[in-house]
Amino acid sequence: MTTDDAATLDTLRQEIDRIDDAIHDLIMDRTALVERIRAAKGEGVVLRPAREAAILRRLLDRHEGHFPAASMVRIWREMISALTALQAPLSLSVYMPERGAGYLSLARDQYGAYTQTHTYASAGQVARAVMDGQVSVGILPMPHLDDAQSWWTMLVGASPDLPRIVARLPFHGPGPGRGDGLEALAVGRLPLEATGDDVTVLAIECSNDMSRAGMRSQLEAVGLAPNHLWDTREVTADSRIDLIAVEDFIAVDDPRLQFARDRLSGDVAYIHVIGAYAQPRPV
Ligand SMILES: O=C(O)C(=O)C[C@]1(C(=O)O)C=C[C@@H](O)C=C1
Repeated sequence: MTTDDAATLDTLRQEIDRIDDAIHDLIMDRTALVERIRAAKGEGVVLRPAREAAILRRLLDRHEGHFPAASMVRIWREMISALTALQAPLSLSVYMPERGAGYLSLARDQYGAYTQTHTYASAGQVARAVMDGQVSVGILPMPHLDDAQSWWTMLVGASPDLPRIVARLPFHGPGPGRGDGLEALAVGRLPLEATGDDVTVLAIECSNDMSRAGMRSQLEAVGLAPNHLWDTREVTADSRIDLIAVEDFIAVDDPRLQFARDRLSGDVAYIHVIGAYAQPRPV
């Protein structure tokens, strides 16, 4: 390295120090703003998955250059999680069927490396910890038709106190095995909010006489076109609950739900919204 190179390196590192100071100052400024947001919310709910998704989508849209977008999202996830925990206790229950299962990494990527986590071998225990208010958010496996048990049946009901599906992970970036495609659903006792690009999850108890194709066409007719049927559970010999994802935000008082209930009244016992999440932005 020549003396000129050394001088250049020194100048460039001073420039890095200046940038680091500016970033650090801005993080401290952001923290002060979040403290004001906390005061402005009063008794309102602290954790706002819809707002978080909107922040990340806006940043992803303006992102350019060589810094990896997935790393940028990780930095913001860490910051937002720390600033959530500053406003109210934040803790997680995480599904861990065996050591090394990727759900813990998905949880930490989304809710921060230092957030308190409790792991459970069964999905039912994870959901129960949220239901009982022991933790703020539960990280659960995607429902599959061949699951022996379905954690999501615990969410079925109209009570606003029931936990709801509030996010799908990873929001952005390769998952835990960094490419094995593992995904999870986050569940919390939170009000559902629209982001403008959402999926709503419906639980529909219907007669076993109703075919899946029949259910689909009836829902399509009222503007609730299902994009996916995740899981089906028998309730009695005559009835089952279908778990259906619709690519839209459907509030609990959305008139389409009442249209669907009226139209299907002979075959359907209930239709409940059991969650809504921002469409992830895969890498
Ligand atoms: O906007 C809010 O409501 C905040 O509390 C701020 C903030 C953030 O850090 O930007 C933190 C937590 C919420 O889940 C959403 C966003």
